[in-house]
Amino acid sequence: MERPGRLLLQSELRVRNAAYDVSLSRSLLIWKRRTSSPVYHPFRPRFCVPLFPRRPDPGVCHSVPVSEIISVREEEEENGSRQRDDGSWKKIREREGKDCRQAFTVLYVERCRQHRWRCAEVTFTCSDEAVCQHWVSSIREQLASNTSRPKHLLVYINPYGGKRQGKRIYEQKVAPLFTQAGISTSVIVTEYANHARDHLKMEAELKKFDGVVCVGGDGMFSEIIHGLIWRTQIDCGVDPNSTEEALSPCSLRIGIIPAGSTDCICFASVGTNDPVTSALHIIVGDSQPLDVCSVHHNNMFLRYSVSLLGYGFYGDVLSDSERKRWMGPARYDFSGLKMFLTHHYYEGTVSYLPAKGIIGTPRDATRCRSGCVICQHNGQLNSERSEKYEMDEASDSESSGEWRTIRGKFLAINAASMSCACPRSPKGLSPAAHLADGTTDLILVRKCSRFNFLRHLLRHTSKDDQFDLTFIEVHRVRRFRFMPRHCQSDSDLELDLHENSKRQIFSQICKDHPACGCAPAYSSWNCDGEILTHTAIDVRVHGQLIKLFARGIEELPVFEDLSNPCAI
Ligand SMILES: CCCCCCCCCCCCC/C=C/[C@@H](O)[C@H](CO)NC(=O)CCCCCCCCCCCCCCC
Ligand SMILES: Nc1ncnc2c1ncn2[C@@H]1O[C@H](COP(=O)(O)OP(=O)(O)OP(=O)(O)O)[C@@H](O)[C@H]1O
Ligand SMILES: [Ca+2]
Repeated sequence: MERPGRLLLQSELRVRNAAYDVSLSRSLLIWKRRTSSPVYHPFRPRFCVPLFPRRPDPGVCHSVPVSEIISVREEEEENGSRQRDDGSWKKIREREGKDCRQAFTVLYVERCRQHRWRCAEVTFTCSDEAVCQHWVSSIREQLASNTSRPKHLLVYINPYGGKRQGKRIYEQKVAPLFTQAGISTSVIVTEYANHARDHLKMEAELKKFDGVVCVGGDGMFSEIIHGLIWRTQIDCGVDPNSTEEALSPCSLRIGIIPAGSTDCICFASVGTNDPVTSALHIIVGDSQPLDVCSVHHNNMFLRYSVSLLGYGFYGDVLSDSERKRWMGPARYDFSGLKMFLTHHYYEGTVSYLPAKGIIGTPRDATRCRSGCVICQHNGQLNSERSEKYEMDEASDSESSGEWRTIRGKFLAINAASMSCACPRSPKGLSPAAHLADGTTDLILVRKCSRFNFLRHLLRHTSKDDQFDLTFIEVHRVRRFRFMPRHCQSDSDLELDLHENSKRQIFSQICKDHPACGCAPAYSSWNCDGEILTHTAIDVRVHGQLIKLFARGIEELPVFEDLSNPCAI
């Protein structure tokens, strides 16, 4: 609960021709109407920041955490009217009355519906120029003392992601906010796939920046983390391809301006896919750690994943949809329906190391939210574990008996390191998964009827528990392996040669009859929207390896009166 603390400044100022008591402490800026006693609004959030109105309601007491002030702007006087820093004219003097000589405008974060943030502003006028100057410099001092705010950012824009709006979104919605907040940027519009990754790996002068901004979708984000993680390991003398070495966490935070097709990493860490909200989280310097899975095949590094690693259904949807990129985001629905009707299942063996000593299970009703205590607790546990890393590796081995193995026929094998919430499924593939707890939720969908699979899929969009079905298992793990049946042993291989040739003939015949039930032997892995080149994989979670400019999804406002600083 935030209290105003020791006051740094207190004055009587005017807001839209009404007198206000305005105070500034290290934590809060409060403005309270003078003429009438303060009206307490029971339906306002904690800091009594107005919920929806764009302009401050002059009848109410307002407060804004200093950490959520974007900037302060002096209004310059010229010929009896005032001019903003941006050059637009504003007749403040006439409106505010003749006594008013000086004015300044505070831009701050305002919360709107569905976790969206907006930039609101309030203009204060003072009768004394020195008072005005004092206010502006005091607020600027407070903002400057906040070391978590970025000053220089490296921005990568994918002009071809999603609906191809990345450049326009950045230029129109994001860049003006960065300018207002005094953030300088170095912008690179990518010219080819992996441009951003390779630039980060080899060229970018990372020391010059306080963070990296990714304008694009999950695929573009994946490029950024591949570049950044690789570069961090090289700079720290860690072998980035090693299966056994503990990876060094990346110090630069990454901001995501959503401009892709799914944008699940943004949605699951902010609660909405809105470029302005993301830009504001970057400006205020939020920080949200994130788990990263490394994927290896026969000790060879393949890729990292932060959201979904999916074999079977989601792998097939992705493979099919890649050929339909021209359809834009709708390609996933088209391929989703097609793969649902095709109804392929795949045989294989899944082995996993259950996450021990942690709090939380995939069937919990609690959700990972801003300041999540489960992520804090389990994150701490993970860092203690990695300190005695050598011992852990020994206990990770099969001989320790901790590994569990499941053989079977699966429609889908999914590992969700975060909820994977997105507009298609607002609660996600694993609603209780955590952003930074050092684990991934392994969801096994065993072979079942189309009707049952549809029940499972439909529950991603309703309140019902998608895991409460006999053919679904879910385990919270910190490492897992998958081996498709056809890779298992020499004797299996002999059998497969025979079976595969039979299947290939069938798959030729049945290409146009997807519902006939003859399944291919292999699916492929969907790794955060990229197809993996191998099916037998070894996956390990690296707790909190990267950090986002985000704070996790905020709880909806609690209507509490004692925490209302205006009531004090
Ligand atoms: C009947 C409605 C059921 C709706 C069920 C919706 C479940 C959707 C779950 C979405 C999970 C997204 C996980 C995120 C993965 C990202 O790392 C990745 C990269 O962006 N995106 C995809 O792979 C993109 C994956 C997109 C998958 C879309 C699947 C759509 C399934 C549609 C099934 C239709 C059956 C209709 C039967 C009448
Ligand atoms: N200039 C470019 N030309 C072609 N491809 C690019 C370019 N820049 C990046 N890419 C690639 O485009 C792919 C898709 O980009 P992005 O993730 O931004 O959009 P999306 O696939 O529509 O959205 P999502 O990943 O959220 O489903 C990424 O894999 C990225 O490597
Ligand atoms: Ca996790």
